[in-house]
Amino acid sequence: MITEESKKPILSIENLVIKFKLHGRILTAIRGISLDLYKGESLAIVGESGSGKSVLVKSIIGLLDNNGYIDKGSIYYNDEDIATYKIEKDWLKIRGKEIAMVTQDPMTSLNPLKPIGKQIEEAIVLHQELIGKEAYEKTLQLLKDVGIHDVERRYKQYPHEFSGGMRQRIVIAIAIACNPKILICDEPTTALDVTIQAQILQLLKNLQEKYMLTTIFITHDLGVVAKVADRLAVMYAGEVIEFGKSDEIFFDSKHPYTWALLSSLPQLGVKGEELFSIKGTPPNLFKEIKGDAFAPRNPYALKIDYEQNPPFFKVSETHYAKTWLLHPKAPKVEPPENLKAFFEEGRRFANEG
Ligand SMILES: Nc1ncnc2c1ncn2[C@@H]1O[C@H](COP(=O)(O)OP(=O)(O)OP(=O)(O)O)[C@@H](O)[C@H]1O
Repeated sequence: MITEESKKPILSIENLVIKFKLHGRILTAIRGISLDLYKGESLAIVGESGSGKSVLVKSIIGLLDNNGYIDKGSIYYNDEDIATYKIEKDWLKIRGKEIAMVTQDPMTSLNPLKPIGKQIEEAIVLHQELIGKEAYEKTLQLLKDVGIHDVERRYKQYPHEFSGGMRQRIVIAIAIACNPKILICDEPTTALDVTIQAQILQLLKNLQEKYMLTTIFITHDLGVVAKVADRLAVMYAGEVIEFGKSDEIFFDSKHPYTWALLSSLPQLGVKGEELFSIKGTPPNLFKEIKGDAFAPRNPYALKIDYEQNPPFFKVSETHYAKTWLLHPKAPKVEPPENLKAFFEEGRRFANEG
């Protein structure tokens, strides 16, 4: 939840450019992103596969692959530019302690040979300076907080004795045990079935309030974040192309790429009506991109889209979109019909609520 006193960004990304060296060639994965994260908020970063979501969040905790590097820009955390960190020792001040990450595959973060209680307790001993009975009690409390019952028995069990959803809860408990300020959730529910997904999202929302966490969700599925995110940033080909409060993106988005993403939501799959689908493929990030990267796939592309990358245009104090369609001289364009109905219904619901 964003409160008045939390208007100052806790994390500020400025003009970030991230590149990878691959077989003697350079791939630009992040192409000049600026993004603020506010204390206590839940920000979702959405975009299709390859848009750069994972690379962006990995750069925040110093987990870029070895062939990747920050070419330009800054990442301010506590008034320090962490993008300048070069050695692992620097990142260890931040990773886990200040900024923790939960990934989609809990098995990779859990030790299969150790009881789960011990794994959580180790994180507590390391980060909260508790020992013995206190650390044990705190572990049991955390297990309860993440919705695990019969905690004394569960403490002694191994990861394979838990279901996928329960393992994800354990991974979340380990992340919280370090008392982080920011929790990054990288597709935390993708591997789970729909009911369990909803439960994990609800759990993350509850924990966010209880532990006063600031959260970043990354996902390719807009439907997943609808209920948990205060704000949304939409990524395409290494750029953020639209951001705003959840309602602004869901019911008043301006970028044709956001329209396309929304149109793929099952709620919009009106029978007999063809969905507004995104034809074509994303651009080759090894090559320099001229103009708006989405232009070749954009049914509303203007001539200028092929020549100049658009700036952000302001829609409201909190909502910005990077599309020439918002230029005062651009022709007026309406969202696809099925979306228009969805937008109207959403706004009516918001007004009534
Ligand atoms: N180690 C690497 N070497 C070369 N290219 C990389 C490397 N890691 C990522 N990339 C490239 O960077 C781009 C962004 O990848 P990223 O994994 O951030 O996308 P994503 O939006 O998170 O996708 P997904 O939803 O599939 O995880 C892609 O083109 C990807 O191929």
